[in-house]
Amino acid sequence: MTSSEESKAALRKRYLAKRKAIIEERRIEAGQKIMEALPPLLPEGNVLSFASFGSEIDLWPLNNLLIKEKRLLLPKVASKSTIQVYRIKEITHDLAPSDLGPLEPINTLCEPCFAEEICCVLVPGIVFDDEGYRLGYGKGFYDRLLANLPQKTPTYGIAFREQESPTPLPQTSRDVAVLRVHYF
Ligand SMILES: Nc1nc2c(c(=O)[nH]1)N(C=O)[C@@H](CNc1ccc(C(=O)N[C@@H](CCC(=O)O)C(=O)O)cc1)CN2
Ligand SMILES: Nc1ncnc2c1ncn2[C@@H]1O[C@H](COP(=O)(O)OP(=O)(O)OP(=O)(O)O)[C@@H](O)[C@H]1O
Repeated sequence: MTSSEESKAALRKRYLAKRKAIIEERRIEAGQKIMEALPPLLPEGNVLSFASFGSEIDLWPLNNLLIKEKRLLLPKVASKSTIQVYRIKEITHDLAPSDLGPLEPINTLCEPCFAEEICCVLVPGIVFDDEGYRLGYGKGFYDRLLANLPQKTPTYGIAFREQESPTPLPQTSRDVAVLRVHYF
């Protein structure tokens, strides 16, 4: 491991523990704030959201709203290193649990989506810094996805305020920052 990878691993562990320790009351408060503040901030068109799992901030109420508006896209791990994006038509039918944790689109039932059709991306993470750099689960899925989007596509980290790093995160040339992070 390089020294940057080593410190990333330690930060990931620390902030994952911090995220897991967030109490139910705070989770409910953050969930309410998301539904008040986030919808007006989203551009028109398809939104690549994420299927919150485990201790992640809960995007399910927002995902349900986006599906009613026929503009919900969700990611599926397609290989060791890549994510494929699909349009979701029905939450109850189109998703199945994945080996890594989150619910994922069933690829035989959902229509794949090209990068040009994505109008906005909501990005999960374990910790974010002031420049929009992030650490996820360490597989580089989002770095690759973000690097392949048209430059103009807005990308928003969505996180609890407990996930904000007071100091810059270690970076490599492959890390791609989000445009801004919305903390709740
Ligand atoms: N909701 C959500 N969907 C997502 C991601 C994410 O971070 N969140 N991903 C972002 O890249 C991709 C999936 N990548 C993942 C990579 C590793 C693990 C992982 O290490 N899971 C642990 C359990 C972790 C926990 O319970 O908190 C495991 O398998 O042991 C999970 C997802 C695509 N979809
Ligand atoms: N565009 C890329 N091309 C090839 N390898 C990459 C690319 N982006 C990241 N990687 C590699 O993927 C691995 C994990 O990257 P990193 O630690 O930044 O993941 P992460 O952002 O925490 O995870 P994720 O994006 O899955 O939530 C690293 O070895 C990194 O070099």
